[in-house]
Amino acid sequence: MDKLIITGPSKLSGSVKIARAKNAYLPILAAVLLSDKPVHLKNIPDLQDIKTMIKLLSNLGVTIKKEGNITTFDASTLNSHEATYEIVKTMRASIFVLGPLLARRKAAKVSLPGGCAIGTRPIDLHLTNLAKLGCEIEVHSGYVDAKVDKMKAGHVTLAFPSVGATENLMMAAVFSDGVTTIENSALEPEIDDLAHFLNAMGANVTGIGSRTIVVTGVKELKEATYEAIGDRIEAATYLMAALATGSDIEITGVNPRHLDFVIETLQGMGAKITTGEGSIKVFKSELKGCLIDTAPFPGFPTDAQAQMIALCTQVKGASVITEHIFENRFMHVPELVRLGADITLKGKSAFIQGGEKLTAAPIMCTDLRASAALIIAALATEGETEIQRVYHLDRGYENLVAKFSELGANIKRVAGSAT
Ligand SMILES: CC(=O)N[C@H]1[C@@H](OP(=O)(O)OP(=O)(O)OC[C@H]2O[C@@H](n3ccc(=O)[nH]c3=O)[C@H](O)[C@@H]2O)O[C@H](CO)[C@@H](O)[C@@H]1O
Ligand SMILES: C=C(OP(=O)(O)O)C(=O)O
Repeated sequence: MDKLIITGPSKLSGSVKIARAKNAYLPILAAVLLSDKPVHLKNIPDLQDIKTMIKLLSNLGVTIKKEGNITTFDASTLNSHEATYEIVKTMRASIFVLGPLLARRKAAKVSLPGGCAIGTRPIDLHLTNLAKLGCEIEVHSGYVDAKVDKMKAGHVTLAFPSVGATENLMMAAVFSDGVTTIENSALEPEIDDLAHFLNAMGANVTGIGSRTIVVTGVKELKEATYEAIGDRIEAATYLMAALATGSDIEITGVNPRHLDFVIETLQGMGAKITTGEGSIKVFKSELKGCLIDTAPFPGFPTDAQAQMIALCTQVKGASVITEHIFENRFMHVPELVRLGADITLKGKSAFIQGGEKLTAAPIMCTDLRASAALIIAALATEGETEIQRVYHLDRGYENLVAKFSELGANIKRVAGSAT
């Protein structure tokens, strides 16, 4: 398995261009299944999760062609409604195909995604609410086996604003026989992006950006071209890396409005940050500790919590970060402690006493954002830090080594042993 070797402390400078968002393109790729007309998607990021979703689409019969930065999907050749365990086990987002397959083929058999390193992650909200739209759903032998005669328009209220459930329901309702309202829907920018994409394909989604999404059923879709939003979590990662290393950098290719709460939180800690249209500039700053609670959008994103803890190890004083979304999302903490960070975990909270010098040591990635946190800490640490199991990073960070190298970090990826 490959490892990263980072020799710090690093000083970053220059500009980094953010990729299109993984969490926007994953549901958009699933939504391609809805249409029998070609869909052209621009600048799909080169990430493992995206490759997995494309493989899943291909297994379902979708014809895929790439020319330059445009990938064309033709789901008129769709010939299956089964997402097997072999694929789903490698990526939870495979569950996004459930809604579109039911809408298009009236049947779907999708392996249960199961839990993952960060939590149990049930899909009850997807299933109970699809049932309210008329789907008959059985769960057996590790599969969700679902069918529907006619997708009924209806009124559903999510008990929690789940991102994935909102997306699955929006896609499921595209051809329903009337007006479907999804109350307490999630507000994440990736939800808006999916809605805009569905509308570009000829669907009728309104209430975009509100807690009540309304999908009015349409008879058919049309050819569409679309490019997803920039990856706000990748941007947040570079923002925190710059602050942790006392660097000045510019981040482009992202809408700063999607990071309002993160930027305001960092500014509250003393960070000097300015925003332009599609860009963020961050400058070397003297920071103080913070009190953060992760929350659904527009709150502080759970996907940036690990990176924030890494930053807080570099900030003089105490910080408390509480994780409310996933029950097991602190696996980066023991690894940061191996570098000498002073962090205590109590229940859902991490208590960080920052400002102590970290010392290089071998450490291990456990999940995607935990990996990003370890990189931030290693960049700020004097000496050579070896980070193992970096394959987690390939799920969500395009060209990470090249991007940090261009910013001036001493970082390299080396082939490791098979363990
Ligand atoms: C591919 C993608 O976009 N992934 C993002 C998506 O994941 P995902 O869509 O899985 O996240 P959800 O918003 O659904 O999950 C939030 C919480 O609700 C719970 N829950 C969810 C569904 C359900 O049926 N029952 C239930 O109990 C989850 O276990 C979790 O505790 O949003 C998360 C929260 O912003 C992000 O961390 C992930 O990066
Ligand atoms: C948790 C994440 O992704 P997923 O929902 O695909 O596991 C993430 O992007 O941080």
